[in-house]
Amino acid sequence: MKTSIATVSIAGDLEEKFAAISAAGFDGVEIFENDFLAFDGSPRDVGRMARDTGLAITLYQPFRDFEGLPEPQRSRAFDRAERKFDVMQELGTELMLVCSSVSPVSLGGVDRAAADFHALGERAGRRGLRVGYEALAWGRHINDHRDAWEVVRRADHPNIGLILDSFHTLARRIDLASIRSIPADKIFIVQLADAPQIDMDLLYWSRHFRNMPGEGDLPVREFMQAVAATGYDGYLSLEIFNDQFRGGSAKSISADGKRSLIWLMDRVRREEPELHIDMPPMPDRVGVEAIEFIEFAADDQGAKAIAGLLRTLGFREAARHVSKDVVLYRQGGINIVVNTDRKGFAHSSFVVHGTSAYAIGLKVEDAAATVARARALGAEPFEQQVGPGELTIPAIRGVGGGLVYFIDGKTDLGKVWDIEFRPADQPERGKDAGLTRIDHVGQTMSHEEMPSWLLFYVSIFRTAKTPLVDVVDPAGLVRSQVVEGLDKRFRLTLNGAESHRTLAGHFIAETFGSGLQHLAMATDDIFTTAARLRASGFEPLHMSPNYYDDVEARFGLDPDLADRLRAENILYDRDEHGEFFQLYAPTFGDGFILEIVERRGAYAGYGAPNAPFRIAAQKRMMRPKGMPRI
Ligand SMILES: O=C(O)c1ccc(O)c(O)c1
Ligand SMILES: [Mg+2]
Repeated sequence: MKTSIATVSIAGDLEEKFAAISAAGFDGVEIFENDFLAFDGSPRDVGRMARDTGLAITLYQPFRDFEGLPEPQRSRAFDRAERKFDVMQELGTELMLVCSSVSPVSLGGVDRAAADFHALGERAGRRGLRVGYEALAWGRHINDHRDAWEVVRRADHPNIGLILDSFHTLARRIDLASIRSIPADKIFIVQLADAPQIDMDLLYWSRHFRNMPGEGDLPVREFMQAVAATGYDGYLSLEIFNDQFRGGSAKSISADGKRSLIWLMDRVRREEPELHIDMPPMPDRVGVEAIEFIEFAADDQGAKAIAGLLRTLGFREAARHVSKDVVLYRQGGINIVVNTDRKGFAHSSFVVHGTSAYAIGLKVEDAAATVARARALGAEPFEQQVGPGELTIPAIRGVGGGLVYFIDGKTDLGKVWDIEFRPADQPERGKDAGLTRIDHVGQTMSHEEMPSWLLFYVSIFRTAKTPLVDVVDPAGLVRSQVVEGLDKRFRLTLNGAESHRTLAGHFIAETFGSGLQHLAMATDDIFTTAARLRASGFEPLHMSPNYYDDVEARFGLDPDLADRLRAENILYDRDEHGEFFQLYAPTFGDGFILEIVERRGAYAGYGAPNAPFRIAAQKRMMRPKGMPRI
């Protein structure tokens, strides 16, 4: 697999872009004209710089408004092309991208355009150059790859070929079967981009909202399957116009790009096993069977506070680590680990972030395969020294520099609680509140980080994502996206804060970074759980009476049920599959959220309609009386 990315996709000047692109392991780079024009150096300098970083220049682009022009514009366009050919030869690239004309003076007609390309092919051929024609989705006469292909076919010149760009084809929902019959040697390069499904003007959507394959909602894999079926094995070149990426870290956006291409081609090769795709083998996406544990790093004071909260929620101390200052609290299938050890990664994490949930443990089908796959996708493996008799639990770095540990039922890893922990001498007689398992966790990050972590989860694990939803916090918007295992045993929400004044933004600021902010635990009977919690002194988050009046009216609830919800501060939602009940604890520490949920039927959501009201309630509770509003 030969990979490339357009300079327009990332931040920096050309030198910075090349360094980041090369570090991410790309083979080539598309020079976007404006990046070249803005650069203070000759085309030869740029060519040398690219080669010095080990990058081939895959093409020069875009050459606009070429085909179908009347005179005198037509002659001018050919003169312009010759000037750009000069630049290309100095740069050391042989391919020019011509995008379909948007010029109001251009004339339609496939034969006219084909004749222009034939003439351009003659000129390019004399210099050993090639020209690729790309249909922009908003092109004036040509805006469909099928028409661009017809122009290229009729141009009938060896130096003229087609450029496919997944965005333009998928944005217009063009039948992908039409790609399969294009001869591979006439596809000069393939550009790839995904995008969130947003109904808007095509040009605006394309220039501002593209993202990496796998980060958006377009069927890029199906597009790529059709391309692969032609036998095309040239460069796969990312061309991502995205405002956030342009302002982000060139290094991490480039690394995401490489990850997205590996993910994409791994998927394509599994869908089309008869095709040869030149890429090292890697394990398939791994299924997550459960969120096995959450681990907090804390000092003694933090640990005491967590223990107090967990006891009111019906947890009991179940075991202690054989050698470290680590305590396991358990209820049903929920394991919460509190680590106050003064050594190792947990302690470093505590020093940086304060008391926080720095690690999450996933029970997967195969822990070793998970790490192998994660590595193949460029994730950072994590290892630290273990004591005698302890297990080396495979792990990778996750959101906010935290850890994701993997255990499985295939190996001793599944017995970690028996091997590394000793049961508490006198088991506490905590009052079990009926909590059964972790329903989901929520990780909070800045909005810009979201695509990156989304790609992390969907590329490594057998998961799917649901569309992005906007959650209104009284101080700004939080974007929320769900990642779920296909069998729903793994549920995760990614929450992207745009303002530090939101509850999510406050959490990021106070814990010095992104991380796990939200833990939702399941019960089979929320009213029994609520009653038991009340008996053990638990005080739920208080919801406004206005909320209950609305819920009752909106869903036409039985007044008895509405009264019970009101009395217990339980939130309610319903979808076509079932019902959802939520009970929140007051926020903990710097905004850590504990929630208890009951799903009835096959309710598929997360109570998003309730989010603005519980966030407002949480903020009221966090603000000491007399403090100014934030
Ligand atoms: O937005 C544009 O103009 C533009 C230019 C060149 C491309 O390859 C493309 O996909 C879009
Ligand atoms: Mg393009």
